[in-house]
Amino acid sequence: MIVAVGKDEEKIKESLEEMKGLCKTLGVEVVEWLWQKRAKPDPATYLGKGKLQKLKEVVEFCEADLVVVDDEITPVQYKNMQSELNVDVLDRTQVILEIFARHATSEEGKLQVEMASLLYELPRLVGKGEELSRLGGGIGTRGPGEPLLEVLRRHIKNRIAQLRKRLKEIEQERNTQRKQRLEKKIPHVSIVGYTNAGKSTLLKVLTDSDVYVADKLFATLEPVTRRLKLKSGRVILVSDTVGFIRKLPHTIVSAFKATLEEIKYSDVLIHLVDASDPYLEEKMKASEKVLEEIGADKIPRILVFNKIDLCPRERIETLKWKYPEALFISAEKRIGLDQLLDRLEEVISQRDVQETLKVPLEKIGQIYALKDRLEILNEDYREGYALITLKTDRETLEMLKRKVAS
Ligand SMILES: Nc1nc2c(ncn2[C@@H]2O[C@H](COP(=O)(O)OP(=O)(O)OP(=O)(O)O)[C@@H](O)[C@H]2O)c(=O)[nH]1
Ligand SMILES: [Mg+2]
Repeated sequence: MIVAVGKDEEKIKESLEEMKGLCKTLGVEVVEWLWQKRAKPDPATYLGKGKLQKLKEVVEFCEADLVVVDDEITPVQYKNMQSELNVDVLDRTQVILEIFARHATSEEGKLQVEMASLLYELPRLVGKGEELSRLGGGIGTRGPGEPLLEVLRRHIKNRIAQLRKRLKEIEQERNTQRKQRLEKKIPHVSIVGYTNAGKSTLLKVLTDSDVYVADKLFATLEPVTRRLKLKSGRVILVSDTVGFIRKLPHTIVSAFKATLEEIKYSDVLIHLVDASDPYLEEKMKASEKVLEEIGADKIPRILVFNKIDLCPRERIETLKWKYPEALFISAEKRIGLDQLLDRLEEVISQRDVQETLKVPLEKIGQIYALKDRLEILNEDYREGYALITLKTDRETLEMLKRKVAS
């Protein structure tokens, strides 16, 4: 059973569709769903009283054993719904957290998920404290339940502090790696976009490597980076990223900050969009918003529509008309990858400068040692020296000039 409340019917339906996908990812079978058109959820029961009764009937009729709310609900709403319906209740944040928990494999991923869960739990302990107090039959200002709540709260806070410290250490390790990468000046491209757009598939086919792909939401929690050699011989790094989603719970954004922020250090972004998705515009906006939030909205971006093998021709024509700068590919069927590689090369080389260097023959090796980072356009050998025309980024050029200067 899924329930939702909102003003705009279209939006609710769209979001419900997505929640069905999230439930499927968790292996939960959705038997029925229901929504209520109202300006705001009821503060006590989320749905209005009448609708909640209706929900109860449907739950009983369908013998549902779980109700999923497509929103983050308050502890009070949670408690009231649960006791009224007599079945388990999960909200949107918990569903996403559960998916994250199942998909995390690395130490960092697991710690981030634990952190997000604790951040979610902490403000919700209050409601539980009241329960504990009442159970203890406490009267006055300090019920017998209260100290227990304090113990629990302190415990959670300590654990959060521990997690924060360890995550900071991991981040520092990553900073060192990133610094090395920046020093080596290897261009870094990140594939970003809504969950299930095909980001991992694209990384896999571009780099001919083994990357986890699945028809699930949030299949990727730990970004993978692979080397890719472009046609000119230049080597770049390509990263897969955690998928974006609407209403990404705040606790998750904060716990996954480090992972998301990696995107900020890319030279180019590939914004991948599932062209066959009826709600792609909403999802593009949601991705846009996350990019802004993490400060990655100024990075040069290539808009790429994926899964064109699933689209009728008219749909692609409409998209082409609407987004004339976009590229159209099918990662799975390997359609359009050449154009994407060309565009990547183009965007990366836009940062490049072209120059002809006079290089003494005994120093030619210096140039070839760096061939991963530059493109040689022309070589003209003369007596004792060569005129080499090359294209590379400014820093590499400066370094080369120093090296070959006699
Ligand atoms: N038909 C078709 N399916 C595709 C294409 N590209 C990817 N898929 C499928 O789409 C699903 C999601 O692909 P992933 O590569 O895991 O997507 P993702 O963007 O990495 O997803 P998350 O990691 O969950 O954010 C898989 O079932 C893929 O096989 C394509 O070009 N055509
Ligand atoms: Mg993925």
